[in-house]
Amino acid sequence: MTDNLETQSPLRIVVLISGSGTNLQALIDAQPSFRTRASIVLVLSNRKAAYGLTRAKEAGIPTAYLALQPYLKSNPGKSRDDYDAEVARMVLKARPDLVVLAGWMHVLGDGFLDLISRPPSETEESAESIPTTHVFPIPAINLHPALPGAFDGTHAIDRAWEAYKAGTLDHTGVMVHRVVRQVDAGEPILVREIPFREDETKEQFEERLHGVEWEVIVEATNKILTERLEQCTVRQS
Ligand SMILES: Nc1nc2c(c(=O)[nH]1)N[C@@H](CN(C=O)c1ccc(C(=O)N[C@@H](CCC(=O)O)C(=O)O)cc1)CN2
Ligand SMILES: NCC(=O)N[C@@H]1O[C@H](COP(=O)([O-])[O-])[C@@H](O)[C@H]1O
Repeated sequence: MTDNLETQSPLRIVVLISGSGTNLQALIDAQPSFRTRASIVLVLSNRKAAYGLTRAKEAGIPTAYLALQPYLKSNPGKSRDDYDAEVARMVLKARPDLVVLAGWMHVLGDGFLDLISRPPSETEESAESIPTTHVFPIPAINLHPALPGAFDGTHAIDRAWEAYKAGTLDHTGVMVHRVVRQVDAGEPILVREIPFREDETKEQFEERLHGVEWEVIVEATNKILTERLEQCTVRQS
C-alpha cells in the first residue's frame, strides 16, 4: 500500500476564481503539505482583471479566462447554460480530481454540474481529453463566508455585519460545502464559527474572517483529497 501511495500520481486540483485570489494563494502555499500528493493544475477566472490570475502565473500554474457576457456576445444564440458547459469542458481538459470554487462569483447551472458528475459519452467533446478510467463524479467544493443557511448568496459578510450591528446576531462564520445546484445549500464539509467582538471595526472583523477562510479552505481541500484518493485507490484495485 505504501508503495502505491508513493507511486500514486498527484491528485489534480482546478481552482475557479473571480477576484484577488487570497484563498487561491492559501491553496498554492499549502500544496507541499497536502496530506495526499496533489497539485493545482489550472486556475480559471471569469474576470480578466482577477489578481488571482497573477498569483497563479507567479506560481507557474496554467490559467484560463472565460466570462459570461463576452462569451454570449461572441456566440450569438448560445445561452448561460452553454457558457456553463464550456466552463466545464475547460475544467475537464485539466482532468481534475477536485474543483475548488474560491471566490468564484458565478452560479453554476446544470450545464456545468452535469458534465462533472458523469463520464462523457463517446460523442461528447470532453471524451477526447479525459480518460475512461477517470473517476466520476468529480467533487466540487465552495468556500462561503457564512454559516449554513445563514446568508446564502453574495455580500454575506456585509449582511452578517449589518445583522450584528442591528443586535440580532452575535456570531457568524465561514464554511466549505459541496457544490449542488441550489446556491450554498450543499452538504457542509467544514464549518467554523466566528464571534463578533465589540472592540472591532468592520475592517478588523473582515481581516479576522479572511484569516479563518484561508485555514478552512486548506483543511477542507485536504479532507476531500483524502476522500478522493480512497475512491481512486478502490477503483484501481
Ligand atoms: N450551483 C452553484 N454554483 C455556485 C455556488 C453553489 O453553491 N452552487 N456557490 C457560488 C459562490 N457563491 C457563494 O458562495 C455565490 C457567488 C455568486 C452568486 C451570484 O448571485 N452571482 C451572480 C452574479 C454576481 C456577480 O457577477 O457579481 C450570478 O451568478 O448571476 C451567488 C452565490 C458559486 N457558484
Ligand atoms: N459567495 C461566495 C463568496 O462570497 N466568496 C468570497 O469571496 C472572497 C474571495 O476572496 P479571494 O478572491 O481573495 O479568495 C472570499 O471572502 C470568499 O468567502
